[in-house]
Amino acid sequence: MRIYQSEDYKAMSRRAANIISAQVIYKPDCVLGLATGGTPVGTYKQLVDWYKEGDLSFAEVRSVNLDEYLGLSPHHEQSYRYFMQSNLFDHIDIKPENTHVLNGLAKDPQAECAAYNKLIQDLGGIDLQLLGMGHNGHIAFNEPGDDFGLETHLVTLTDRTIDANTRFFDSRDDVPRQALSMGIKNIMNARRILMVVSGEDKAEAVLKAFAGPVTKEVPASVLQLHPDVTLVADKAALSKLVEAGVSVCG
Ligand SMILES: O=P(O)(O)OC[C@H]1O[C@](O)(CO)[C@@H](O)[C@@H]1O
Repeated sequence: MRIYQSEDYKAMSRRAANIISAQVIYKPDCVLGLATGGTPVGTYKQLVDWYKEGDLSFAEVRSVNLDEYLGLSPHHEQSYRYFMQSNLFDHIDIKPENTHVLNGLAKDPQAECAAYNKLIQDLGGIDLQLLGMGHNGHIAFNEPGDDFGLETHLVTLTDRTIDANTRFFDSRDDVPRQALSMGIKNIMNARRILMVVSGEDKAEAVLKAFAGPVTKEVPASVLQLHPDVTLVADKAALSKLVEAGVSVCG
């Protein structure tokens, strides 16, 4: 595992974008696993800037997103499809048909999940999976206690995740209670993993995930078993890990 410490959120975003852009330059038709949440927004902004400057093209890239709220239409402002369009896809040359986000309105969620697993397989697997991390160590919507062997599945969100995501909605009641999410198995099958984390409030989760025991109670801790993980984080998020004596690259 490589751990890169960046001075602040902007530097973290630039470094993460650099790793994604290197992947796209190396393999123009790569499959990118993409994430939502507040943390990757700066990374996407940097990628858009480089695209606009003519340094990068996504013309052949295929993408699969980690998760989607159940019950939200792709046009709902808090759906993850909407997030991806407004933060990335609408501003770059990726082909719309090459972008894949789970359908939150699927009539048969189980069938949607099974089809998504097949889609990932048919694409040849994920070359680089971008991840954020929740305060309880969740990745995508894999919550503490979820089985590491799960593939894409229907999830009931924990109270803590609903609380954390309330900031994006008018009220807590508006936050969907369920979501469709890639499972830990899909994530662990990615050839490379890039996690971005920012802020003091995530320092404890980073410590547990990367210096604690591998346990289902901290879903991100499973990444310790993956052969190619890069963690890019700012100083605040790494503070407890560094205090614990784990060495990081500058
Ligand atoms: O980057 P944020 O907004 O802190 O979110 C962290 C995690 O929470 C989620 O948004 C889900 O609640 C994940 O998609 C994300 O990785």
